Amino acid sequence: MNQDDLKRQAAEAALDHVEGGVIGVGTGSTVNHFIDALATVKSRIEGAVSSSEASTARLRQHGIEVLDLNATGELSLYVDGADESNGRLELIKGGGGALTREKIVAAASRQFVCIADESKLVDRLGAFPLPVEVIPMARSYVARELVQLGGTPVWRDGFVTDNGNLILDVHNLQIEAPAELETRINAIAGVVTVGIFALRPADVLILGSAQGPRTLTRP
Ligand SMILES: O=C(CO)[C@H](O)[C@H](O)COP(=O)(O)O
Repeated sequence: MNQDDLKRQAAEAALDHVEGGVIGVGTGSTVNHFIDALATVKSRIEGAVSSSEASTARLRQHGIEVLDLNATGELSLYVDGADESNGRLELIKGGGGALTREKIVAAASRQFVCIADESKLVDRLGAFPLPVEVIPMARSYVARELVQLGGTPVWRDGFVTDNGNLILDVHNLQIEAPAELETRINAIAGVVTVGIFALRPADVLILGSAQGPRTLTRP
């Protein structure tokens, strides 16, 4: 099985958590498999809240109604991928640049089910460069502040988020205390969102593996 097969396996296993109502849907190649699987049970749900323009387009292609989060209230379920997860289900997200809307939909959901291939499970977060969404005029200032924190920020040149902002990918961070670093980076003026999901971690992590899907729950 290749990595994409493992992503599809995790995505299909997440269907067990779909009980109806409006589902929050994340972004990325693993979530694309989830959207395709969700289409097979679409009569079970009332629609979806999407975390990106790309997921919105895919949901609509499948005839799944996309709703405004302002109109839905709390969601029972959010399904999304991750770039890294530790054993506490604290995540790094934002490889696809959709971290801000993803964090909003995760925060507005009772249960967050994260889907990934098993390579995403790590002992310590930070080998994957940490995405930070920034207001364009603050890019250089925020980069200098991130250097003060010990990181090496690299501007994702040419990429603009769905919100019209920029991404700095921060290399060389040893993330010992994810929630503290999330709070600290969020406090830098000009930062819209940092891709650490520790204050609101996942509740369930489904990992695709050669032995079949493996489910971890938050300790
Ligand atoms: O956070 C994300 C997008 O902003 C994705 O969930 C993350 O990058 C994982 O992507 P993939 O499923 O393609 O490996």
